[in-house]
Amino acid sequence: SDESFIAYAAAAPNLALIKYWGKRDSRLVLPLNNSISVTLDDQLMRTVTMATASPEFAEDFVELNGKPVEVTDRMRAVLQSLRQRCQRGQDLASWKVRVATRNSFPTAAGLASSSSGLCAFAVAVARLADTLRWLSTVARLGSGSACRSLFAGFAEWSAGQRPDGVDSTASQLASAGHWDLRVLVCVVGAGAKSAPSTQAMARTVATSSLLPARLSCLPDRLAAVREAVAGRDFASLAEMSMRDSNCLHAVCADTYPPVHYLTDASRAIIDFVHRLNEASGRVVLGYTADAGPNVCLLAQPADVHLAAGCLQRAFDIGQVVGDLGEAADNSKVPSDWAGDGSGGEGRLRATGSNRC
Ligand SMILES: Nc1ncnc2c1ncn2[C@@H]1O[C@H](COP(=O)(O)OP(=O)(O)OP(=O)(O)O)[C@@H](O)[C@H]1O
Ligand SMILES: C[C@@](O)(CCOP(=O)(O)OP(=O)(O)O)CC(=O)O
Repeated sequence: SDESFIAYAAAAPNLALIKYWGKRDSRLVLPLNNSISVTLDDQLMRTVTMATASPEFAEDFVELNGKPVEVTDRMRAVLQSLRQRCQRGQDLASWKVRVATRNSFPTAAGLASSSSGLCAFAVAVARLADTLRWLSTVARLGSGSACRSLFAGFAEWSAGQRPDGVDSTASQLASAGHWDLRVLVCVVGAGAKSAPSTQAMARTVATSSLLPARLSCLPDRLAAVREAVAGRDFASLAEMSMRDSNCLHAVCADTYPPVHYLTDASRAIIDFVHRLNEASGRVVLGYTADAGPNVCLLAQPADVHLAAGCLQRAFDIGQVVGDLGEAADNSKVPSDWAGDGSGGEGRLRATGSNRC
């Protein structure tokens, strides 16, 4: 009708290189530590969201990939926050909202659909409300990691110190064009994860005695990643990402009862990366794994072909999907580098190369 408003937004998922794990305030979604991520190329992985407000709607409604889904408490928190800030007048603030959203990649499969999904949700509704201020706050209410997807390229989300969270915002460290990096997504399992990150990280905060050790070493690691990004130092970025991923899964194991995200297949990929790097005499790949079994590999463009070929050989993968770039020189990798061939017997279902 003449009286409805429509707004659109798009966002891409982000991959945390230094992970957010643990909140200092659950209601406001304020983290215990800064985190740094790289946002994937939105031409390849993207959420597109349309939000409509109308006085004719009886209730808020969300459709994800063509099917109605529950309007979660987090989505309600985003809607409420934006209704309070609405710049288009009280009428619109009281109207119900319909959201139709679609992901161009598997949803809830450990590929960070919540980061792009809740980011696009927040931005679309913020556009409806004509208020683009405090977007970090609004996106973070949807899902903490979503606020980093507000930016292309590298982003850092500051933990902040204030109880009201106004200093807990995301900002861009470097644009997407600053550094051409690739991500190979090793899809180990696309099923539901063993423990949702929100609950699992709360349990870590409540029970892990290793978490304080993680938090105390993060300032140095964050500084190293900022420096690696600024100087395009791949070896350093990859090493910090691998260390931080290992550290995240160590505090998960120290959580009581423990949280297990990695499977034997995930660990086989991690070991593969170390073997490949050692055999190559340089850091060809880095890895990072979030709250699920999938492992994302970081590579420089010239190494993607080499890495994909080695992955195929080690894990007996039929097909590697995606843009692999030019064939690279494999001659520098000894032919027996894959060692015992303990590859994972085809449990790796697919990999794709993705520009950041
Ligand atoms: N486009 C979207 N719009 C709104 N919500 C979405 C969208 N895509 C995903 N979500 C929400 O995110 C949930 C998936 O998040 P979940 O953490 O379980 O999976 P994920 O994709 O593996 O993300 P992550 O890797 O960040 O943990 C979905 O069940 C849905 O509630
Ligand atoms: C392991 C992580 O992916 C955890 C992401 O946690 P979420 O952002 O999904 O958690 P909530 O704020 O409770 O919604 C690391 C990261 O993305 O930094």
